[in-house]
Amino acid sequence: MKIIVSGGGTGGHIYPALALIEALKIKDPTTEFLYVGTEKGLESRIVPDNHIPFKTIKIQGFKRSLSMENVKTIQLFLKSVKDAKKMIKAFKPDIVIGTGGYVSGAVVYAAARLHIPTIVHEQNSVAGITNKFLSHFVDKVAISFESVADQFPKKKVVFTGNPRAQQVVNETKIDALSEYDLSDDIPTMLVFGGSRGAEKINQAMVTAIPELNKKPYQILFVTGNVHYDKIMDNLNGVQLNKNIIVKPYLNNMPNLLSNISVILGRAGATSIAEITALGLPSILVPSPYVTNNHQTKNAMSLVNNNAAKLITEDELTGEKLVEVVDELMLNDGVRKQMAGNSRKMGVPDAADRLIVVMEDLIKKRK
Ligand SMILES: CC(=O)N[C@H]1[C@@H](OP(=O)(O)OP(=O)(O)OC[C@H]2O[C@@H](n3ccc(=O)[nH]c3=O)[C@H](O)[C@@H]2O)O[C@H](CO)[C@@H](O)[C@@H]1O
Repeated sequence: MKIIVSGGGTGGHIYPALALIEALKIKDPTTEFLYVGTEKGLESRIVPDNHIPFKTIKIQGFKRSLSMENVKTIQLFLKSVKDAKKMIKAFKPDIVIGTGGYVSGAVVYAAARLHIPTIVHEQNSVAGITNKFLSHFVDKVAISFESVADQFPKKKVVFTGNPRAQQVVNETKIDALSEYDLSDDIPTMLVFGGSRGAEKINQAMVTAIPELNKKPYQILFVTGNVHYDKIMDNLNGVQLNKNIIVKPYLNNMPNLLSNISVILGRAGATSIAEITALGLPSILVPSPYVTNNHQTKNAMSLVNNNAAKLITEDELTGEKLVEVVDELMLNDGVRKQMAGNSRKMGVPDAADRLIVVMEDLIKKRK
């Protein structure tokens, strides 16, 4: 089988695509892949690092107001569809899958025009702009939250969950904490603000660290690559006890997550899929800067099931952070109950479900 996958911009669109590729490789090691992304997106680093053939096209997002930039965007879109068609004709895929982000708009649209079977995968509880556009042209729309179903053409929707969920669950458990000089017999909290880091969470952590230094639990604090130097400057002179480790980015998230007791972070859809697949309790600070406030909706699905605590960005201070973190980290019973609720919401076989949809589609076309 030959498959083109396209998705990019942020980790939330890239890691589900990589997880699907991994599951397909396990099923049939002869499967051939081409990943199409952009030079600027995180995918241009992450995909080649995972040894997957990678090609780029140029594309940019629409501005919300009418502007000359949008004229340029349309020109770029038409050009990128043309480039994508060339790549598709040369590679001859059996199917093309988009996992969101502008780049997948051009690639999946081009494939649909060439009558190749197409699927988009929607990770969020609110339809992304690209997937909404593509849903009119593709064969199937795979979703990860039931609540998003009515935002797409009804007949095309199929619930699969997010393939990254299956990847983190199937990862062999190793003691990934020792790599960070952390012990594996003390509860550990992982703090990260999505794939790019979150300034507000980072600031609250910096304020909270003198207090967190004294706690009987440990913390792996991931700032995001672009924020790391600034945070280390801000921490200049603040003593870090050995229970707190600060890192810019983690490349081994699937290994690490099964060693974690609580996650504090944003409410990006792929993070939520990981959290629920592993049955982890979480403290979520949704980003208010995303389309239609979709991270709050993502987060509320967990909060309403007592699987997560919510802190809004407005409420987030160092003091508030310590208060909520203590509630979970100092209380085994609360963690256990939330963990059970979280696990009930997970879809640990999401990649297999998506593969079935792909295989059916290919069979029907043949
Ligand atoms: C600001 C923005 O537009 N955010 C969107 C973006 O978030 P973002 O890209 O932050 O996506 P998610 O939180 O969904 O996923 C982050 C992914 O990065 C991984 N990771 C993170 C940090 C790290 O050091 N190492 C690492 O591997 C996580 O394990 C996870 O797999 O895509 C998501 C999925 O469409 C959306 O729900 C978010 O609203």
